[in-house]
Amino acid sequence: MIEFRNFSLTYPTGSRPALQNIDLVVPRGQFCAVAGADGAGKTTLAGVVSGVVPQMTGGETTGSARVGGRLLAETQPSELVGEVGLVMQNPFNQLSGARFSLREELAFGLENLGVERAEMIRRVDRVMADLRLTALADHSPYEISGGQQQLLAIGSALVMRPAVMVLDEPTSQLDAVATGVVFEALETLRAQGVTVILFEHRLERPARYADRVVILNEGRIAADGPPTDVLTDPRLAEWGVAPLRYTTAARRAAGRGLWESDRPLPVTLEAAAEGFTASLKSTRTAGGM
Ligand SMILES: Nc1ncnc2c1ncn2[C@@H]1O[C@H](COP(=O)(O)OP(=O)(O)OP(=O)(O)O)[C@@H](O)[C@H]1O
Repeated sequence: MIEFRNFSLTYPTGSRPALQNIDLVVPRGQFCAVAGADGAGKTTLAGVVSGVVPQMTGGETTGSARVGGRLLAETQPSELVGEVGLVMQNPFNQLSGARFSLREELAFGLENLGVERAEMIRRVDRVMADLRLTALADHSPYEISGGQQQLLAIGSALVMRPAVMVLDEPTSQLDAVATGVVFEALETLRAQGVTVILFEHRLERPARYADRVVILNEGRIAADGPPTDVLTDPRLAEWGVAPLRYTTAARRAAGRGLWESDRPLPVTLEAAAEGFTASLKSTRTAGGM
């Protein structure tokens, strides 16, 4: 479980807190997406959960932040190995540089932990299958595409079986197919009881997969709730987050009486299609067609 209580953080060079009065509890097994404009505090929050901020950046904090009951202020990033897996935007920076094949790269962290060989092989094979990397097992991590490298970075975190996975815009460099593979893998993790906290500005997939969306605005939580509530909030653009195109289309249609007034605005393609079909049917009925 992740637990922030009235947590604020100011970087040494910061004129204002990068995070302010954050109250956030993410229970075990929840998939929570966090969105916000550039500079809203997403990377800072990801860094706090993974024990990197302020330990490696410096900064003053007030309030408390805990992961799995550990007070993060008293925890070093190395103590969180196995507890928190961190995946960042740029996959290239996450390669160990020490291994010749994908299989070896995935085993790297487990070797360092002294995991028994048979168990290591089992976990590596499983992660390669889940992320569709098996065919590349013997390739060099430096010869594969950026998308495949990001899947490898995600795999390197997954193989450690962390209780919490923190992902900072993990699909920003991936194509639609690789993005789909990542979100399916995240869904499998959630089903296994792993807590997933995903920092994203592209919200189509989180709208479908996340249990909850949190919006950060200038370091504060501006909204927190189910995707259907938060992503249809009319203040979304004020917080620097672009509404989904399905929501925008339905909102325009509603303004012209072409979306049923009691139907919630959609955040997925399916909900939009259903709503427009229903609206078309009722228009036809009303018109006697
Ligand atoms: N290491 C640092 N030292 C000082 N200030 C920082 C540092 N990292 C971030 N900041 C500042 O903290 C605030 C929040 O930045 P952060 O990177 O967390 O936002 P973000 O939502 O991740 O933005 P982006 O999407 O652009 O990465 C910004 O004002 C930023 O300039």
